[in-house]
Amino acid sequence: MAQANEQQTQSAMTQNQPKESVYSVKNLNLWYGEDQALYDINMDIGDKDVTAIIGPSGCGKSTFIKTLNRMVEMVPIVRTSGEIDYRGNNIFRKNYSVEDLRTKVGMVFQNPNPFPKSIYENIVYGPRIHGIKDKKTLDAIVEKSLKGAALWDEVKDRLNQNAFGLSGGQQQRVCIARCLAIEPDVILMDEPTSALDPISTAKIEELVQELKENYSIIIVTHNMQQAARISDNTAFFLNGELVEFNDTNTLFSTPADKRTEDYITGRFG
Ligand SMILES: Nc1ncnc2c1ncn2[C@@H]1O[C@H](COP(=O)(O)OP(=O)(O)OP(=O)(O)O)[C@@H](O)[C@H]1O
Repeated sequence: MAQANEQQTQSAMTQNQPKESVYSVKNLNLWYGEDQALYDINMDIGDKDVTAIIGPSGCGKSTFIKTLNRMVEMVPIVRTSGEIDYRGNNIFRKNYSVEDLRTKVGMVFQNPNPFPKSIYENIVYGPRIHGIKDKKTLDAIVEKSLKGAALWDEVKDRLNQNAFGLSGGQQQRVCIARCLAIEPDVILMDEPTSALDPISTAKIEELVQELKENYSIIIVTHNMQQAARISDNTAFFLNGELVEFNDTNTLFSTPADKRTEDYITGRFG
């Protein structure tokens, strides 16, 4: 009995503990040259959550997600202010290793973009760069990553074939497997299903649900039904501002801001 009470207390304590954040975004502003694209974004992104970013075209969704791995800085005219703490460290800090950040934070893009190489070579590309040479280790990484991306059974007998020979949905899962091969902590997905048919889309959505056991996932989507189906939390962006960020059920059932309500009910966008 005493043990049962102790377990109950333990469980209540766990439930009441605030969830750890993988990212804490503080007063983030971003400009492309003279044009401001993000305005004073503040947001804590939960560890092992699926976080959806929604909003109309041009509202800053891609810009925001690409800021989380500092990929946005590939555009030379970009300037930022504010802070993004990843696991407690400001990624804009002087001497912060962008290389390490990108090892921890993988990215999957809108259009599947495998390398023009075999399926096997696509997956081992990252691990090889990190110095792994042993064939058995690489074989194991390929199997684990393809299983993680729910693709192993479909391709295990043709690992040496060019990835371009796969369907669009399979190519996207190769890209996800390539991302898993470097054992990331976070996976950023920028409209990963917008170029895919409904069956491939459903497979990726199912996969996201499985991946969240082990990874924090931040996904940009135009598709509100998709955000509602797969995410724990949703952020609504409009004109570069974060209008509302809440758990997905609340945001879609009782939005706090009129602009969110107008968007999710299809009044604009
Ligand atoms: N490389 C760039 N140079 C200059 N301005 C840019 C660049 N990329 C994006 N922008 C501008 O930043 C703003 C936000 O664009 P962004 O692509 O982040 O929006 P989005 O919400 O992802 O749009 P979409 O849903 O259409 O992909 C837009 O005004 C866009 O024109």
